[in-house]
Amino acid sequence: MSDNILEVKGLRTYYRTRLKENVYAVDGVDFVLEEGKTLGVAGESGSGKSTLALSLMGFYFPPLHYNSGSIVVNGTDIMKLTKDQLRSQILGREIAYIPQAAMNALNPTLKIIRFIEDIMKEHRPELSAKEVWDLAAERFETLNLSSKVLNSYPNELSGGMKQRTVIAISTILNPKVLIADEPTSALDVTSQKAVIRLMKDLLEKKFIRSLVFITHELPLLYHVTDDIVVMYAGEIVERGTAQQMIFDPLHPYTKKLMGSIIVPEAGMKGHKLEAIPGAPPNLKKVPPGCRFADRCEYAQKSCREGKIQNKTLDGRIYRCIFDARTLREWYEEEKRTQGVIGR
Ligand SMILES: Nc1ncnc2c1ncn2[C@@H]1O[C@H](COP(=O)(O)OP(=O)(O)OP(=O)(O)O)[C@@H](O)[C@H]1O
Repeated sequence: MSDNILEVKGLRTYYRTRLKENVYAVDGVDFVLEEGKTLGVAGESGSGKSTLALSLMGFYFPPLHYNSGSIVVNGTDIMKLTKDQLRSQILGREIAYIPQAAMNALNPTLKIIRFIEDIMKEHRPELSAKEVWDLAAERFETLNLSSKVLNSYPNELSGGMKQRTVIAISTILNPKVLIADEPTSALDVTSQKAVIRLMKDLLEKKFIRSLVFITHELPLLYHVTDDIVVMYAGEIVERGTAQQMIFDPLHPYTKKLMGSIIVPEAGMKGHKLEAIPGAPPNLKKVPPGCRFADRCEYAQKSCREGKIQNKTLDGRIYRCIFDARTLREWYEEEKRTQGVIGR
């Protein structure tokens, strides 16, 4: 078996609207995640990040549908499993998912321990109530979350504590991969740091082996992930190491995304802050060629023709007709002519 814990090839999934139109929110996505690695997924709102997460978990319930491609989790092609097999063998055990705003979805009438009891009832029915409590208490203490939290109701916890609790609950079965969708959004900076620390602890203590961290704030990923993919209009437009993507983006969209951050991270103050003008294309009917062309200041006629192939350079991949040298020259020129804020 390879060291790849997650292999995604040619994945295409879509929403079927009430008007019987298809919205291709994930449109031909390929990537691999090696055991022990962390992957960031960045992109503006609507680029398909959450749909990718749902698709990876095999959550195909209308209006979301699978079209084509493969998702191999630790050697198992999940598209070949029945829903029951997926639930008993893969979800929670091999791959766990924390959806956006998960902390607000906790049933307020149940104590935290009850959520863990429910998971254990399904996956480790042999454990007694006391054993479940001991296991949960030990896990919470190891992760610097007091075991007192187990006896609390969700609404008794602060936002940050609630989010860390959700993460601890979701990883109680030691899944190989954790997919976290915007786990730090809507939190203050201190709570964001605590959530990131928790995810690092989970990795260091090997409670999880790999992490997929989804966010619209690309720079946040620098502190958390080894690699980053940037999504735009359902496609991955660039993939590289966090260092490459943040400090030397090649695709004009990645470059713009870096410039559109709201809160500059330490060490990234040199970036000009601006929203990306324009809007992504309608995913019901995408234009031919580069999907970013209408918003790209470097776009030429040939960008709007045919399928744009990926280019590779130093282990990174980017989907643009221009070569890296040309792109870097343009960016240098732009920096010279416009100057930067924050220096
Ligand atoms: N239930 C749905 N029915 C139809 N289209 C949908 C549905 N949910 C999402 N979409 C569309 O799918 C595309 C991708 O949305 P998705 O939520 O995956 O993006 P995202 O990058 O995760 O954005 P956000 O960060 O805002 O969640 C968007 O065009 C969105 O409008």
